[in-house]
Amino acid sequence: MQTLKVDLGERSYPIHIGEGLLDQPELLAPHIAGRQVAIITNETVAPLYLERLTRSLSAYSVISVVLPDGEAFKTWETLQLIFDGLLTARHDRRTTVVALGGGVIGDMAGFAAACYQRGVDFIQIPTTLLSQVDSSVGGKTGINHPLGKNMVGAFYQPNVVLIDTATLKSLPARELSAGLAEVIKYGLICDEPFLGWLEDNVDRLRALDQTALTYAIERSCAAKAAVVGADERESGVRATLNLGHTFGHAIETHMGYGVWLHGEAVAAGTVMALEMSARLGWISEQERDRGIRLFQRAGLPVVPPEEMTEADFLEHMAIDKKVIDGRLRLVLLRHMGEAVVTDDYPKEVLQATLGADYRALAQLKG
Ligand SMILES: NC(=O)c1ccc[n+]([C@@H]2O[C@H](COP(=O)([O-])OP(=O)(O)OC[C@H]3O[C@@H](n4cnc5c(N)ncnc54)[C@H](O)[C@@H]3O)[C@@H](O)[C@H]2O)c1
Ligand SMILES: O=C(O)C(=O)C[C@@H](O)[C@H](O)[C@H](O)COP(=O)(O)O
Ligand SMILES: [Zn+2]
Repeated sequence: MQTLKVDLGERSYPIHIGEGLLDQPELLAPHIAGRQVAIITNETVAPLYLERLTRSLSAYSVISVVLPDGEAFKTWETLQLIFDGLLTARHDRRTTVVALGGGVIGDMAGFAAACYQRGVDFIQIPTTLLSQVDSSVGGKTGINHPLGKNMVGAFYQPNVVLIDTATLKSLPARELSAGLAEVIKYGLICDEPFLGWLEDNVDRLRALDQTALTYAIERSCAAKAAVVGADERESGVRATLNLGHTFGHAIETHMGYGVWLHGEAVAAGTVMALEMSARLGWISEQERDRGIRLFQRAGLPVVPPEEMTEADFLEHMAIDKKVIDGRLRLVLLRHMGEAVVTDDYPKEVLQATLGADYRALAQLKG
């Protein structure tokens, strides 16, 4: 087992990474203050892992709340089901909310923990690659609004993140690829040598090689922990974790939540950010193509939805959380392995990026 730390002073917490950790209650016990535990999961993950986790937590009074599965359920209505479960079982302020599932469950359970009786303890047990490398770390929690992704939420850090890499064995291939989008993101924004490692190992990752997966998870979590430790509430460098997300969130919202997976939208969105960085002359066309090729090898889409017009993108992007005084800040690449957050770009370059021929770019690489 490997343990990393998210360094946030009094709210610091460990990230434990290893195979079979669901069966190691001693890793959770130091982070559970009271007698009550509420496991929040969904109808897909519950049959796979709920019984094992409940057994691990048999020293506590455990309830579980099993939610419907999917991005389309990351809503107020579903959040209410969590509060219904907690109140019906009379959980008090010393309860611990445990998220067991992917990023949708983690984001919603974390937001519920932030709100329930004005804040109770929270633990993340992520079971998708995406949630293990990204969403379980850093304390962004929340739900979607029909007009925009993650528009309602809170920063609320967990007490511990427990990553059992063996849970990835049951993950569908499409979901594994979605997680790889966020893994590739770290290479692009802050770790160019990792991009080279990913190019050498993407096939092993897709084949669920446990050694390669564990290495990618550790390196991703280390990158995320460093960024979050430096800027917990996104007043600066943390916004670089949003590479590809301004375009990607527009795709998710426009297409209907869940039609494109988050990781898929981030992949296509990051290709758009690569294209814009190339148009600005910050990276070369060869470097842009290197990124496109890696997303393709990871099994990810690199062409935005045909039906989305430039106006559609601009409409959704106008309410991105990085907009300040009506000016859209974008995360772009100054170099491969170095992201910047900027509103200093000619409008025409953004227009040209939205209108670029991504199908042609994809074919060149394909
Ligand atoms: N808070 C953050 O910092 C952050 C970061 C990245 C993404 N997110 C959010 O995370 C969400 C995406 O997360 P996701 O990709 O994990 O999607 P998800 O939570 O929808 O999970 C993907 C699918 O895999 C299933 N699943 C989960 N674990 C499984 C397992 N071990 N075996 C088989 N099936 C399993 C789920 O039930 C679901 O059907 C989005 O809502 C995104 O906005 C948040
Ligand atoms: O942790 C962060 O910060 C991120 O931006 C990570 C992203 O991968 C993630 O999708 C996050 O939920 C996006 O946040 P948002 O504030 O743009 O909704
Ligand atoms: Zn993301």
